Amino acid sequence: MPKAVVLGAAGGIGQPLALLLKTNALVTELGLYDIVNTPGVAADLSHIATPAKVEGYLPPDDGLAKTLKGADVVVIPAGVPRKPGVRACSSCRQINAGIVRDLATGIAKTAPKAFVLVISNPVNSTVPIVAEVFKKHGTYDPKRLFGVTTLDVVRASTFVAEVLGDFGKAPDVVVPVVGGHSGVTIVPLLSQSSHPLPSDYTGDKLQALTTRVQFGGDEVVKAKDGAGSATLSMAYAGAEFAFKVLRALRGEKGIVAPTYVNLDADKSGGDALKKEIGQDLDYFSANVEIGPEGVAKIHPLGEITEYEQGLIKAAVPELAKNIETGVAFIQSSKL
Ligand SMILES: NC(=O)c1ccc[n+]([C@@H]2O[C@H](COP(=O)([O-])OP(=O)(O)OC[C@H]3O[C@@H](n4cnc5c(N)ncnc54)[C@H](O)[C@@H]3O)[C@@H](O)[C@H]2O)c1
Ligand SMILES: O=C(O)C[C@H](O)C(=O)O
Repeated sequence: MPKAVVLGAAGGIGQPLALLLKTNALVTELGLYDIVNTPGVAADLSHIATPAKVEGYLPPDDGLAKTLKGADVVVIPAGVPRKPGVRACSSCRQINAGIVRDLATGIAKTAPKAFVLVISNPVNSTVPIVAEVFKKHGTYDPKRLFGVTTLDVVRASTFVAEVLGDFGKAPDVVVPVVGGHSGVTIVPLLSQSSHPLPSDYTGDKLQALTTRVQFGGDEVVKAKDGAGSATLSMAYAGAEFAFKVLRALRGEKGIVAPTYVNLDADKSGGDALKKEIGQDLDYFSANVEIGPEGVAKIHPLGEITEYEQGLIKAAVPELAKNIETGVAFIQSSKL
């Protein structure tokens, strides 16, 4: 009987994500929290004839605690999106860091056992932020904390299907995307695509496709022209990942998805991965098997090409910096 919660539920991602969660019969309760509009969003969704009972709260009268009470899965898309022409928005970063820190504090107090799925950017730093808050509250379980990188995976499937000239294949194309969730830290392992690329996809063509996956967010930010970043595709991706987590929670076996996790969540898998990437990073996105207790196994990268090894090499120092930024933010925060 899982209760799912969305924090930031009135936003561009939050609303369609809440809609998709409401349509999933696995969800029996849906809690919605935002600093604006959640009672309206909840009332609207509550008329849909699916099992989930919906409630929406605002900050007054302990709204966050009321929303989180009894939560099994908490998804966090709260925060400020990027504007056009901005690759890494430093003011958004600061604002989002504070928002995520405060929401994580609420989760540590009210739903310390919940699975937490972080969408708020920059994911490479916001996941360590949540972990550090949980550590301060003595509630940290690395197996239960996930950075949502599914949009990169969804984009890779779509773009590969486009290259193959067959959009009908898009739902079946599986491309592992590893590393992190921003620019060069996003590493699509196109050599492992379930549907091989045409043989002329080497050199510039391969590089252009890789760059398109890495900077897919820019296409949307530019097209929206000031109205924000990806929301609908992100809601789809967030729901896809949340549904996998819900299925794992009810005991379904063999649920594997790329997600950004603490490599200590599965010590032996994590250590093997660190050897593959040649660096003692704390967080990395890899194919992860999810079970009823959370992270069950971190899978190795497996066989990758020299080109992909170069991409990993470029991702690692950037990831290390992003992780350090997140950790330092909490170390300098008064909690
Ligand atoms: N992980 C990914 O792949 C991915 C993809 C797209 C966007 N994002 C990120 O998701 C975040 C949200 O994007 P969006 O387009 O939905 O933005 P948005 O501005 O449309 O919505 C954000 C919502 O968060 C709410 N909010 C702000 N402070 C809050 C707080 N303290 N508590 C609860 N809610 C709060 C706002 O009121 C708003 O409703 C951004 O950080 C964006 O960069 C991540
Ligand atoms: O690019 C962004 O700012 C939003 C998001 O991370 C995306 O990948 O679309």
